[in-house]
Amino acid sequence: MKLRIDKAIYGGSSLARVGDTEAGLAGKAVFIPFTLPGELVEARFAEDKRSFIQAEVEGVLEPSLLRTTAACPYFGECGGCNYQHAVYAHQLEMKTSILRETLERARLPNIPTIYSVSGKSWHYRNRIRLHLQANPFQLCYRERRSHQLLPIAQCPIAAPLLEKAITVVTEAGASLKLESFCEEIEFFTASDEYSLLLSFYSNGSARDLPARLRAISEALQKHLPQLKGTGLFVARGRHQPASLTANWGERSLTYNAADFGYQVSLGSFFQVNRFLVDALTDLATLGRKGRLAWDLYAGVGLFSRALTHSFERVIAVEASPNSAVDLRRNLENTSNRIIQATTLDFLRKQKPASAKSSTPPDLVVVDPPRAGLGSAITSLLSGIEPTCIVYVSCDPSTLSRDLFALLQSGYDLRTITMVDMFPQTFHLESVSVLTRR
Ligand SMILES: C[S@@+](CC[C@H](N)C(=O)[O-])C[C@H]1O[C@@H](n2cnc3c(N)ncnc32)[C@H](O)[C@@H]1O
Repeated sequence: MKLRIDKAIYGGSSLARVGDTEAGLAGKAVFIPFTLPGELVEARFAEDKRSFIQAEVEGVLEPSLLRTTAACPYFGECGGCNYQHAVYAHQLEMKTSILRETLERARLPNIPTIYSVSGKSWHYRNRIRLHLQANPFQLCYRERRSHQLLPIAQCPIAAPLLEKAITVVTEAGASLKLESFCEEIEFFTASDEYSLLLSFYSNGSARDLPARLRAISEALQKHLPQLKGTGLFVARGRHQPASLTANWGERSLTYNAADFGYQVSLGSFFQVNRFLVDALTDLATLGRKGRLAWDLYAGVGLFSRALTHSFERVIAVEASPNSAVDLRRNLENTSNRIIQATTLDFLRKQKPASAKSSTPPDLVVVDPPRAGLGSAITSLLSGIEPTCIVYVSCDPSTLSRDLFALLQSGYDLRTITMVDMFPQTFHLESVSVLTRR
């Protein structure tokens, strides 16, 4: 069926509408990946869902001028990238318009102009996680919309050192019997590519794991001198989180960003785009000053550390024990407080602005996982009445929901910036600044 593409939508697909000639389906929404706004395409319906049809493109009859050739041989099959067929400037336009529409759909009033910040669009990832497959031994991502494994020999959105590590591990994997040791490997490099950490994820069924970890690590280091440390994470039960059970070499690396050398350990969170860490930190922290700042999903302290320069006191809250260890080290020698707790537990213990002895913070930075803040946190936060809230988000839907709640309870949305932390993919990061009315 021929379809004219209307616009890009969140998730990597574009939206079209079934034409009048299709009885019973006319006007129904069609989601089609690997197409661009304005294009005329020949499409095949893959699945008729209740509110939309999922389709696959069979041919592009009238290509967009903004279409380009994908750089990666796995593009289309691999579940990782969605936008390699669009020139990079168009990727940015699509993402900012998706963000704007998501905010409009949530009925947010007075949405400011959305600007975008971007860096290099290839070789930006400092962290990748791959599955293992035996006979022949290969490293794999997952196929698009499937649990099937897709063997890969390169990943052009990964830092060159990580691509080198893919080659080394692929060549050595069979002789090291890696597939009997673990199911997945995560590679993490510092931005300068001088050091590399590997995390092996296992279900714990193999024997002599610490001894094998050492032998494997030493063998790999011969071909990868940047390898500074490895860790073995074992999940004891199906739904248990994997925990670090053995390590070799160094447990952490020093990540230079935002004028500081951050300690980032095996298992700790760090922003994945090595070209945009400074810009993201500046957007969240630069030009803000005062007496007290809270950083409520602090990770290893990327924003907290920067805030210590312009606030008398910073309180950093982080739930993960791994990241909290690094957070303590990265805020050492400062008069600030680190709290290992969930944001909700922390906020429940704070006094609302209406309490006599309350001292509301001048700034609260929130950078939650995809699920966002949710109503309990937005309501506690509004009751505390910080002067300014900076919301760093990796999901436009949960962001819109939370911003709506905050705007309803006395805040104005001053600026919103799309930061393209994930070029070639549909993922989009944003930084919103709210001030109290
Ligand atoms: C998107 S990361 C941001 C980290 C940090 N702001 C940065 O830029 O590096 C979210 C962080 O929140 C932590 N986290 C997840 N759920 C949490 C919760 N309920 N309360 C506090 N921290 C949480 C995660 O461990 C992770 O370090």
